[in-house]
Amino acid sequence: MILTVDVGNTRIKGAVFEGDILVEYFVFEKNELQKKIKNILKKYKKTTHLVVASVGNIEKESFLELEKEVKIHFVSHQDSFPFVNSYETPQTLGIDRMVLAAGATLQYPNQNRLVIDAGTCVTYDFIDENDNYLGGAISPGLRLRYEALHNFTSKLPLLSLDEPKHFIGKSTSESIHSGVVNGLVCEIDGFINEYKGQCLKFIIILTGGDTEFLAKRLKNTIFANSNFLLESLNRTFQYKIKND
Ligand SMILES: Nc1ncnc2c1ncn2[C@@H]1O[C@H](COP(=O)(O)OP(=O)(O)OP(=O)(O)O)[C@@H](O)[C@H]1O
Ligand SMILES: CC(C)(CO)[C@@H](O)C(=O)NCCC(=O)O
Ligand SMILES: [K+]
Repeated sequence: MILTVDVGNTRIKGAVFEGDILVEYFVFEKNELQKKIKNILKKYKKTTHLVVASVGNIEKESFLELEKEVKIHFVSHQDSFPFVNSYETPQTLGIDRMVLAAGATLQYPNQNRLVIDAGTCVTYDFIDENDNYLGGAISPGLRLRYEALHNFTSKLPLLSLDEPKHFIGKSTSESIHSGVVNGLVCEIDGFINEYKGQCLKFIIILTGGDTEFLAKRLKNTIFANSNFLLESLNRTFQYKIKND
C-alpha cells in the first residue's frame, strides 16, 4: 500500500492506495501533519511508501521523524516523468503541475489533454498527444478571488463561496458572487474554447478543491475528478519505480 500526500498552498490532502484503488481519503491542516500521518500508518499497517508532492511551505524535516515507520519519497524535478518538458523554465514548474501532467499522460495515453486544477490557484496544463508538456496558465482560485476583493479594497466585505443568483448582480454581495463565480466559469470555458481554436481534439480533466462546484456550471464536457492529483501521485510513483 502507498500513502500519497499532497501539500497544497492551503490544505494537505492524502490518500491510501492499494494498487490503483483509492482506499481512503484524508484532509488535514499543516499543524496536524505528523499526528494524522502516524494514525493513518497505524490503521494501514501494509503501507510501504509515503509519497509526498509539496508546493506548500512545509519543510522536508516535518516528515523525517516518520522515516522509522515508512520509506518516504519526495517527488522532485529530478524524478523520471512520462512526458517531455517543453516549459522554458522547467525548474520553476510547480511539482503539482508536473504530477498532474504525468497522471494525465499515463491515464489517457495517445491524446491531447488539458488539466485544470481549481485549488488555491487555478492552473491549466496542456500535454499533447506526443507527450510533450507545453505549459498553460496560472490564475487566482475562487477563494483567493473573494479574499483579494476584500483585502485590496476598503468597502468590499469578505464573502464565502455561494451560488450567484443572477448574472447581473443587484446588490454588493450579488455583484461579488457574480464577479467571482461567473468570472471564473467564463474564464475556464473561455480558455477551453481558445485551446479548441488552436487544437481540434483534446480531453479535459478538472480537479482541485472547487471541482464539484465548478463542474456543473461549465458548458464544456469534462472529466471531473477531485482526487486526480492524488491518483496521479500514485501513478507517477509507480512509473518512477518501473523506470529507475
Ligand atoms: N475547508 C476548506 N478550506 C479551504 N478551501 C476549501 C475548503 N473546502 C473547499 N475549499 C475550496 O477549495 C479551494 C482550494 O482548493 P484546494 O483545497 O485544492 O487548495 P490547496 O490545498 O491550496 O491546494 P493547491 O495549492 O494544490 O491548489 C478554495 O478555492 C475553496 O473554495
Ligand atoms: C501555481 C501553483 C501555486 C499552483 O499550486 C504551483 O504550481 C506553483 O507554485 N508553481 C510554480 C510556478 C509554475 O508552475 O510555473
Ligand atoms: K492548484
